[in-house]
Amino acid sequence: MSNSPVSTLTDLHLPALTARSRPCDEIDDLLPYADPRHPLVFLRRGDGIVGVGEALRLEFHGPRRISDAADAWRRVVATATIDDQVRRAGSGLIAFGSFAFADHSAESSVLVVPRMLFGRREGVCWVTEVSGGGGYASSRPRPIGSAGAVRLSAGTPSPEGFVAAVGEAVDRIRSGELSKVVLARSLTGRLPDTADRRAVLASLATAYPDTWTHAVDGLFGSSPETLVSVHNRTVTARVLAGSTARGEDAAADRARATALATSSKDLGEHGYALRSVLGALRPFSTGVAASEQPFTLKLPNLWHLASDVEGTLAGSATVLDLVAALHPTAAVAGSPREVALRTIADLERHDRGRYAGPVGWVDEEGDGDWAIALRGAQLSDDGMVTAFAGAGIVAESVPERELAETSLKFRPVLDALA
Ligand SMILES: C=C(O[C@@H]1C=C(C(=O)O)C=C[C@H]1O)C(=O)O
Repeated sequence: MSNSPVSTLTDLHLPALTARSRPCDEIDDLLPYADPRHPLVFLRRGDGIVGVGEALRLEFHGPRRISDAADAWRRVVATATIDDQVRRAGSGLIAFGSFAFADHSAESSVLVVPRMLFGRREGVCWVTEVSGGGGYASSRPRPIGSAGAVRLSAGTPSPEGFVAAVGEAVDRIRSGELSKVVLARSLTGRLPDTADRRAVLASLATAYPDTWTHAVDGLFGSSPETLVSVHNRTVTARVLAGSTARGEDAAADRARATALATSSKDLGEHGYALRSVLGALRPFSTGVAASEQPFTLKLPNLWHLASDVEGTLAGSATVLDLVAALHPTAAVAGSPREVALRTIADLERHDRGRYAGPVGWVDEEGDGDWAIALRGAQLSDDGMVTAFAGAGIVAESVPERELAETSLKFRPVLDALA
Protein backbone atom coordinates (compact mmCIF):
# COMPACT_ATOMS: atom_id res chain seq x y z
CA MET A 1 0.00 0.00 0.00
CA SER A 2 2.81 2.41 0.87
CA ASN A 3 4.85 1.97 -2.34
CA SER A 4 3.49 2.58 -5.79
CA PRO A 5 4.00 -0.53 -7.90
CA VAL A 6 6.23 1.22 -10.46
CA SER A 7 8.64 2.77 -7.98
CA THR A 8 8.78 -0.52 -6.07
CA LEU A 9 10.25 -2.28 -9.07
CA THR A 10 12.54 0.38 -10.52
CA ASP A 11 14.02 1.22 -7.11
CA LEU A 12 14.84 -2.38 -6.34
CA HIS A 13 18.51 -3.03 -5.87
CA LEU A 14 19.02 -6.51 -7.21
CA PRO A 15 22.44 -8.03 -6.50
CA ALA A 16 23.99 -10.60 -8.84
CA LEU A 17 23.58 -13.86 -6.89
CA THR A 18 25.53 -17.08 -7.21
CA ALA A 19 23.81 -20.32 -6.19
CA ARG A 20 25.62 -23.66 -5.86
CA SER A 21 23.67 -26.87 -5.15
CA ARG A 22 25.50 -30.03 -4.15
CA PRO A 23 24.18 -33.47 -3.17
CA CYS A 24 24.77 -34.25 0.52
CA ASP A 25 24.43 -37.15 2.93
CA GLU A 26 20.93 -38.30 3.80
CA ILE A 27 19.04 -35.77 5.97
CA ASP A 28 16.25 -37.62 7.83
CA ASP A 29 14.56 -34.54 9.13
CA LEU A 30 14.97 -31.13 7.51
CA LEU A 31 13.33 -29.06 10.27
CA PRO A 32 16.30 -29.03 12.71
CA TYR A 33 18.23 -27.08 10.03
CA ALA A 34 15.68 -24.23 10.11
CA ASP A 35 16.19 -21.08 12.17
CA PRO A 36 14.26 -21.40 15.48
CA ARG A 37 12.95 -17.80 15.23
CA HIS A 38 12.70 -17.31 11.47
CA PRO A 39 11.97 -20.70 9.92
CA LEU A 40 11.67 -20.81 6.09
CA VAL A 41 9.98 -24.08 5.29
CA PHE A 42 7.98 -25.77 2.54
CA LEU A 43 7.49 -29.49 3.16
CA ARG A 44 5.13 -32.32 2.34
CA ARG A 45 5.50 -35.96 3.44
CA GLY A 46 9.01 -35.15 4.74
CA ASP A 47 10.24 -33.94 1.33
CA GLY A 48 10.81 -30.31 0.48
CA ILE A 49 13.04 -27.37 1.31
CA VAL A 50 14.24 -25.51 4.39
CA GLY A 51 15.99 -22.16 3.98
CA VAL A 52 18.31 -20.40 6.45
CA GLY A 53 19.27 -16.71 6.47
CA GLU A 54 18.33 -14.12 3.86
CA ALA A 55 20.63 -13.52 0.89
CA LEU A 56 17.91 -11.34 -0.66
CA ARG A 57 14.57 -10.08 0.55
CA LEU A 58 12.16 -8.22 -1.72
CA GLU A 59 8.90 -6.67 -0.56
CA PHE A 60 5.86 -5.84 -2.66
CA HIS A 61 2.60 -4.01 -2.02
CA GLY A 62 -0.58 -3.14 -3.81
CA PRO A 63 -2.66 -4.57 -6.63
CA ARG A 64 0.40 -5.52 -8.73
CA ARG A 65 2.27 -7.22 -5.86
CA ILE A 66 2.36 -10.67 -7.50
CA SER A 67 3.13 -9.59 -11.07
CA ASP A 68 5.80 -7.19 -9.70
CA ALA A 69 7.33 -10.16 -7.87
CA ALA A 70 7.21 -12.24 -11.07
CA ASP A 71 9.04 -9.45 -12.96
CA ALA A 72 11.58 -8.92 -10.16
CA TRP A 73 12.30 -12.65 -10.07
CA ARG A 74 12.99 -12.67 -13.85
CA ARG A 75 15.51 -9.88 -13.24
CA VAL A 76 17.16 -11.73 -10.32
CA VAL A 77 17.48 -14.89 -12.43
CA ALA A 78 18.85 -12.98 -15.45
CA THR A 79 21.92 -11.79 -13.50
CA ALA A 80 22.43 -14.94 -11.39
CA THR A 81 25.11 -17.59 -11.79
CA ILE A 82 23.77 -21.03 -11.01
CA ASP A 83 25.74 -24.22 -10.57
CA ASP A 84 23.21 -26.97 -9.84
CA GLN A 85 24.59 -30.49 -9.57
CA VAL A 86 21.34 -31.83 -8.12
CA ARG A 87 18.67 -30.82 -10.65
CA ARG A 88 15.64 -31.68 -8.54
CA ALA A 89 12.56 -29.61 -7.81
CA GLY A 90 13.87 -27.22 -5.15
CA SER A 91 17.58 -27.23 -6.07
CA GLY A 92 19.31 -24.32 -7.80
CA LEU A 93 18.31 -20.71 -7.11
CA ILE A 94 15.12 -20.59 -5.02
CA ALA A 95 12.96 -17.84 -3.56
CA PHE A 96 10.33 -18.54 -0.93
CA GLY A 97 7.33 -16.24 -1.17
CA SER A 98 4.18 -15.17 0.61
CA PHE A 99 1.62 -12.67 -0.66
CA ALA A 100 -1.09 -10.67 1.06
CA PHE A 101 -4.65 -11.70 0.25
CA ALA A 102 -6.04 -8.25 -0.56
CA ASP A 103 -4.81 -5.60 -3.00
CA HIS A 104 -4.88 -2.94 -0.30
CA SER A 105 -3.67 -5.00 2.65
CA ALA A 106 -1.34 -3.27 5.10
CA GLU A 107 0.68 -6.53 5.18
CA SER A 108 3.71 -6.74 2.89
CA SER A 109 4.24 -9.49 0.33
CA VAL A 110 7.72 -11.01 0.17
CA LEU A 111 10.17 -13.02 -1.85
CA VAL A 112 13.09 -14.34 0.21
CA VAL A 113 16.17 -16.02 -1.21
CA PRO A 114 17.78 -17.92 1.67
CA ARG A 115 21.53 -17.78 2.23
CA MET A 116 21.55 -21.59 2.58
CA LEU A 117 18.97 -24.18 1.69
CA PHE A 118 18.63 -27.83 2.69
CA GLY A 119 16.50 -30.00 0.44
CA ARG A 120 15.27 -33.53 0.18
CA ARG A 121 13.26 -35.24 -2.55
CA GLU A 122 12.71 -38.94 -3.18
CA GLY A 123 15.75 -39.98 -1.17
CA VAL A 124 18.08 -37.35 -2.68
CA CYS A 125 19.33 -34.64 -0.32
CA TRP A 126 21.20 -31.46 -1.14
CA VAL A 127 22.60 -28.21 0.15
CA THR A 128 22.46 -24.91 -1.73
CA GLU A 129 24.67 -21.96 -0.82
CA VAL A 130 23.92 -18.49 -2.13
CA SER A 131 26.53 -15.75 -2.26
CA GLY A 132 26.51 -12.23 -3.65
CA GLY A 133 23.62 -11.09 -1.47
CA GLY A 134 23.66 -10.42 2.25
CA GLY A 135 23.06 -12.55 5.28
CA TYR A 136 24.65 -15.20 7.39
CA ALA A 137 23.35 -18.75 7.85
CA SER A 138 24.18 -21.52 10.25
CA SER A 139 24.68 -24.80 8.45
CA ARG A 140 24.25 -26.93 11.58
CA PRO A 141 21.09 -28.74 12.64
CA ARG A 142 19.92 -27.71 16.12
CA PRO A 143 17.65 -29.84 18.31
CA ILE A 144 14.07 -28.56 18.25
CA GLY A 145 12.99 -27.07 21.59
CA SER A 146 9.50 -26.34 22.84
CA ALA A 147 7.00 -23.81 21.52
CA GLY A 148 5.30 -23.38 24.89
CA ALA A 149 1.52 -23.50 25.11
CA VAL A 150 -0.54 -20.69 23.59
CA ARG A 151 -4.19 -20.05 24.19
CA LEU A 152 -5.94 -18.36 21.28
CA SER A 153 -9.02 -16.25 21.91
CA ALA A 154 -11.72 -14.87 19.62
CA GLY A 155 -10.52 -12.18 17.22
CA THR A 156 -12.41 -10.41 14.42
CA PRO A 157 -15.23 -10.89 13.70
CA SER A 158 -16.29 -12.53 16.97
CA PRO A 159 -18.16 -15.87 16.62
CA GLU A 160 -21.47 -13.98 16.97
CA GLY A 161 -20.29 -11.35 14.50
CA PHE A 162 -19.34 -14.12 12.08
CA VAL A 163 -22.81 -15.70 12.31
CA ALA A 164 -24.37 -12.29 11.63
CA ALA A 165 -22.00 -11.69 8.67
CA VAL A 166 -22.88 -15.08 7.16
CA GLY A 167 -26.58 -14.27 7.57
CA GLU A 168 -26.07 -10.97 5.75
CA ALA A 169 -24.05 -12.72 3.01
CA VAL A 170 -26.82 -15.30 2.50
CA ASP A 171 -29.35 -12.44 2.11
CA ARG A 172 -27.14 -10.74 -0.48
CA ILE A 173 -26.65 -14.02 -2.35
CA ARG A 174 -30.41 -14.74 -2.36
CA SER A 175 -31.05 -11.23 -3.65
CA GLY A 176 -28.83 -12.01 -6.64
CA GLU A 177 -25.94 -9.68 -5.75
CA LEU A 178 -23.41 -12.53 -5.96
CA SER A 179 -23.30 -16.36 -6.02
CA LYS A 180 -20.66 -17.25 -3.43
CA VAL A 181 -18.48 -15.47 -0.89
CA VAL A 182 -15.86 -16.89 1.48
CA LEU A 183 -16.01 -15.28 4.91
CA ALA A 184 -13.34 -15.75 7.57
CA ARG A 185 -12.78 -14.92 11.23
CA SER A 186 -9.62 -14.74 13.32
CA LEU A 187 -8.25 -15.93 16.66
CA THR A 188 -5.36 -14.21 18.42
CA GLY A 189 -2.80 -15.04 21.09
CA ARG A 190 0.85 -14.62 21.98
CA LEU A 191 3.73 -17.08 21.69
CA PRO A 192 6.32 -16.92 24.51
CA ASP A 193 9.58 -15.11 23.62
CA THR A 194 11.56 -18.27 24.17
CA ALA A 195 9.43 -20.37 21.80
CA ASP A 196 11.19 -22.52 19.24
CA ARG A 197 8.92 -21.84 16.29
CA ARG A 198 10.07 -25.02 14.56
CA ALA A 199 8.22 -27.04 17.23
CA VAL A 200 4.91 -25.74 15.85
CA LEU A 201 5.92 -26.80 12.34
CA ALA A 202 7.08 -30.22 13.52
CA SER A 203 3.72 -30.77 15.16
CA LEU A 204 1.81 -29.68 12.03
CA ALA A 205 3.98 -31.79 9.73
CA THR A 206 3.43 -34.87 11.90
CA ALA A 207 -0.33 -34.40 12.25
CA TYR A 208 -1.00 -33.33 8.63
CA PRO A 209 1.66 -35.11 6.53
CA ASP A 210 -0.26 -34.87 3.25
CA THR A 211 -0.55 -31.08 3.35
CA TRP A 212 1.96 -28.32 2.57
CA THR A 213 3.58 -27.44 5.89
CA HIS A 214 4.94 -23.96 5.31
CA ALA A 215 6.66 -21.09 7.12
CA VAL A 216 7.60 -17.92 5.27
CA ASP A 217 8.26 -14.62 7.03
CA GLY A 218 6.16 -15.57 10.05
CA LEU A 219 3.25 -17.03 8.06
CA PHE A 220 2.91 -20.71 8.92
CA GLY A 221 0.42 -23.54 8.55
CA SER A 222 -0.44 -26.84 6.90
CA SER A 223 -2.39 -26.12 3.74
CA PRO A 224 -4.23 -28.90 1.93
CA GLU A 225 -4.88 -26.72 -1.15
CA THR A 226 -2.39 -26.45 -4.05
CA LEU A 227 -2.96 -23.13 -5.81
CA VAL A 228 -0.59 -24.20 -8.61
CA SER A 229 2.58 -26.21 -9.18
CA VAL A 230 4.75 -26.13 -12.28
CA HIS A 231 7.34 -28.85 -12.83
CA ASN A 232 8.99 -29.39 -16.23
CA ARG A 233 6.09 -27.63 -17.97
CA THR A 234 3.40 -29.72 -16.26
CA VAL A 235 0.91 -27.50 -14.46
CA THR A 236 -1.13 -28.96 -11.60
CA ALA A 237 -3.55 -27.60 -9.01
CA ARG A 238 -5.74 -29.11 -6.28
CA VAL A 239 -8.96 -27.20 -5.82
CA LEU A 240 -10.82 -27.63 -2.52
CA ALA A 241 -14.28 -26.28 -1.72
CA GLY A 242 -17.08 -28.02 0.13
CA SER A 243 -16.31 -29.41 3.60
CA THR A 244 -17.80 -31.56 6.32
CA ALA A 245 -16.70 -32.91 9.72
CA ARG A 246 -15.22 -36.41 10.06
CA GLY A 247 -17.64 -39.01 11.47
CA GLU A 248 -17.45 -40.45 15.00
CA ASP A 249 -16.86 -44.02 13.77
CA ALA A 250 -16.05 -45.69 10.46
CA ALA A 251 -19.68 -46.01 9.32
CA ALA A 252 -20.58 -42.44 10.27
CA ASP A 253 -17.38 -41.24 8.59
CA ARG A 254 -18.28 -42.98 5.32
CA ALA A 255 -21.80 -41.59 5.52
CA ARG A 256 -20.37 -38.07 5.93
CA ALA A 257 -18.17 -38.46 2.87
CA THR A 258 -21.06 -39.80 0.79
CA ALA A 259 -23.33 -36.99 1.94
CA LEU A 260 -20.65 -34.45 0.97
CA ALA A 261 -20.07 -36.03 -2.44
CA THR A 262 -23.79 -35.83 -3.24
CA SER A 263 -24.67 -32.50 -1.58
CA SER A 264 -25.93 -30.03 -4.20
CA LYS A 265 -24.94 -27.15 -1.89
CA ASP A 266 -21.32 -28.36 -1.66
CA LEU A 267 -21.09 -29.39 -5.32
CA GLY A 268 -22.30 -25.92 -6.29
CA GLU A 269 -19.78 -24.28 -3.96
CA HIS A 270 -17.05 -26.48 -5.43
CA GLY A 271 -18.06 -25.68 -9.01
CA TYR A 272 -17.36 -21.95 -8.58
CA ALA A 273 -13.87 -22.65 -7.25
CA LEU A 274 -13.02 -25.18 -9.96
CA ARG A 275 -14.26 -22.97 -12.80
CA SER A 276 -12.23 -20.01 -11.50
CA VAL A 277 -9.05 -22.12 -11.57
CA LEU A 278 -9.71 -23.62 -15.02
CA GLY A 279 -10.51 -20.18 -16.44
CA ALA A 280 -7.33 -18.60 -15.02
CA LEU A 281 -5.04 -21.42 -16.20
CA ARG A 282 -6.39 -21.81 -19.77
CA PRO A 283 -4.69 -18.71 -21.27
CA PHE A 284 -1.29 -20.06 -20.11
CA SER A 285 -1.59 -23.76 -20.78
CA THR A 286 -2.91 -26.38 -23.15
CA GLY A 287 -5.07 -29.38 -22.35
CA VAL A 288 -6.15 -28.02 -18.95
CA ALA A 289 -8.64 -30.47 -17.46
CA ALA A 290 -10.04 -31.79 -14.20
CA SER A 291 -11.71 -35.10 -13.45
CA GLU A 292 -15.43 -35.03 -14.23
CA GLN A 293 -16.54 -35.30 -10.59
CA PRO A 294 -14.77 -34.00 -7.50
CA PHE A 295 -13.45 -36.64 -5.09
CA THR A 296 -13.64 -36.63 -1.29
CA LEU A 297 -10.31 -35.79 0.35
CA LYS A 298 -9.85 -37.09 3.89
CA LEU A 299 -7.91 -34.94 6.35
CA PRO A 300 -7.59 -35.67 10.08
CA ASN A 301 -10.08 -32.88 10.90
CA LEU A 302 -12.31 -32.66 7.82
CA TRP A 303 -13.57 -34.08 4.54
CA HIS A 304 -13.24 -31.79 1.52
CA LEU A 305 -14.56 -31.95 -2.00
CA ALA A 306 -11.43 -31.87 -4.16
CA SER A 307 -10.57 -31.65 -7.86
CA ASP A 308 -7.12 -32.19 -9.30
CA VAL A 309 -6.37 -30.09 -12.37
CA GLU A 310 -3.60 -30.74 -14.88
CA GLY A 311 -2.33 -29.08 -18.06
CA THR A 312 0.81 -28.29 -20.02
CA LEU A 313 2.46 -24.88 -19.83
CA ALA A 314 2.52 -23.06 -23.18
CA GLY A 315 4.84 -20.08 -23.68
CA SER A 316 7.27 -18.57 -21.22
CA ALA A 317 5.08 -17.95 -18.15
CA THR A 318 6.58 -18.79 -14.75
CA VAL A 319 4.70 -20.26 -11.83
CA LEU A 320 4.53 -16.71 -10.38
CA ASP A 321 2.70 -15.51 -13.51
CA LEU A 322 0.18 -18.30 -12.94
CA VAL A 323 -0.13 -17.37 -9.25
CA ALA A 324 -0.83 -13.76 -10.31
CA ALA A 325 -3.56 -14.90 -12.69
CA LEU A 326 -5.15 -17.35 -10.24
CA HIS A 327 -5.25 -15.36 -7.02
CA PRO A 328 -7.79 -15.09 -5.47
CA THR A 329 -9.70 -18.17 -6.62
CA ALA A 330 -13.35 -18.63 -5.74
CA ALA A 331 -12.24 -21.15 -3.06
CA VAL A 332 -11.09 -18.24 -0.88
CA ALA A 333 -12.87 -15.19 -2.36
CA GLY A 334 -16.12 -16.16 -4.11
CA SER A 335 -17.96 -15.48 -7.32
CA PRO A 336 -18.12 -13.14 -9.16
CA ARG A 337 -14.65 -12.25 -7.89
CA GLU A 338 -14.91 -8.45 -7.67
CA VAL A 339 -18.29 -8.47 -5.92
CA ALA A 340 -17.04 -11.18 -3.56
CA LEU A 341 -13.94 -9.13 -2.67
CA ARG A 342 -16.08 -6.06 -1.92
CA THR A 343 -18.41 -8.22 0.20
CA ILE A 344 -15.45 -9.64 2.16
CA ALA A 345 -14.09 -6.14 2.87
CA ASP A 346 -17.55 -4.99 3.88
CA LEU A 347 -18.53 -7.94 6.13
CA GLU A 348 -15.20 -9.13 7.62
CA ARG A 349 -13.96 -5.61 8.51
CA HIS A 350 -10.51 -7.03 9.16
CA ASP A 351 -7.31 -7.16 7.09
CA ARG A 352 -6.71 -10.83 6.22
CA GLY A 353 -2.99 -10.16 5.90
CA ARG A 354 -1.47 -13.15 4.12
CA TYR A 355 -4.23 -15.59 5.15
CA ALA A 356 -5.71 -17.16 1.98
CA GLY A 357 -2.88 -15.61 -0.07
CA PRO A 358 -0.36 -17.58 -2.13
CA VAL A 359 2.62 -19.14 -0.28
CA GLY A 360 5.34 -21.21 -1.89
CA TRP A 361 8.60 -21.15 -3.82
CA VAL A 362 9.90 -20.45 -7.32
CA ASP A 363 13.18 -21.51 -8.97
CA GLU A 364 15.31 -20.14 -11.81
CA GLU A 365 13.31 -22.08 -14.42
CA GLY A 366 10.06 -20.55 -13.16
CA ASP A 367 9.01 -23.90 -11.67
CA GLY A 368 7.68 -24.14 -8.13
CA ASP A 369 4.94 -25.17 -5.71
CA TRP A 370 2.37 -22.66 -4.39
CA ALA A 371 -0.28 -23.40 -1.81
CA ILE A 372 -3.14 -21.23 -0.59
CA ALA A 373 -2.19 -20.13 2.95
CA LEU A 374 -4.92 -21.92 4.95
CA ARG A 375 -5.01 -23.76 8.30
CA GLY A 376 -2.32 -21.58 9.81
CA ALA A 377 -1.50 -18.21 11.30
CA GLN A 378 0.74 -15.19 11.00
CA LEU A 379 3.34 -14.88 13.75
CA SER A 380 4.89 -11.47 14.28
CA ASP A 381 8.42 -10.93 15.62
CA ASP A 382 6.99 -10.03 19.05
CA GLY A 383 5.09 -13.34 19.22
CA MET A 384 1.58 -12.15 18.29
CA VAL A 385 -0.31 -14.99 16.63
CA THR A 386 -3.24 -14.27 14.32
CA ALA A 387 -4.96 -17.36 12.96
CA PHE A 388 -7.74 -17.28 10.37
CA ALA A 389 -10.32 -19.75 9.11
CA GLY A 390 -13.15 -19.24 6.68
CA ALA A 391 -15.98 -20.98 4.89
CA GLY A 392 -17.62 -20.67 1.49
CA ILE A 393 -21.09 -19.17 1.75
CA VAL A 394 -23.78 -19.94 -0.85
CA ALA A 395 -27.57 -19.43 -0.92
CA GLU A 396 -28.24 -22.62 1.10
CA SER A 397 -25.67 -21.86 3.85
CA VAL A 398 -26.76 -22.06 7.50
CA PRO A 399 -24.77 -19.50 9.56
CA GLU A 400 -24.23 -21.71 12.67
CA ARG A 401 -22.98 -24.59 10.51
CA GLU A 402 -20.50 -22.30 8.78
CA LEU A 403 -19.26 -21.16 12.20
CA ALA A 404 -18.78 -24.83 13.19
CA GLU A 405 -16.85 -25.40 9.94
CA THR A 406 -14.44 -22.58 10.79
CA SER A 407 -13.88 -24.15 14.23
CA LEU A 408 -12.86 -27.42 12.56
CA LYS A 409 -10.52 -25.50 10.26
CA PHE A 410 -8.82 -23.88 13.29
CA ARG A 411 -7.97 -27.32 14.70
CA PRO A 412 -4.56 -27.76 13.04
CA VAL A 413 -3.21 -24.50 14.39
CA LEU A 414 -4.91 -24.81 17.80
CA ASP A 415 -3.49 -28.32 18.29
CA ALA A 416 -0.01 -27.31 17.11
CA LEU A 417 0.05 -24.42 19.58
CA ALA A 418 -1.51 -26.36 22.49
C1 LIG B 1 -11.38 -20.76 3.59
C2 LIG B 1 -10.83 -21.90 4.00
O1 LIG B 1 -10.87 -23.05 3.26
C3 LIG B 1 -11.39 -23.03 1.95
C4 LIG B 1 -12.85 -23.19 1.95
C5 LIG B 1 -13.44 -24.44 1.89
C6 LIG B 1 -14.95 -24.57 2.03
O2 LIG B 1 -15.62 -23.56 2.16
O3 LIG B 1 -15.47 -25.70 2.02
C7 LIG B 1 -12.65 -25.59 1.70
C8 LIG B 1 -11.34 -25.48 1.47
C9 LIG B 1 -10.70 -24.17 1.23
O4 LIG B 1 -10.72 -23.87 -0.12
C10 LIG B 1 -10.07 -21.99 5.27
O5 LIG B 1 -9.52 -23.06 5.55
O6 LIG B 1 -9.95 -20.98 5.98
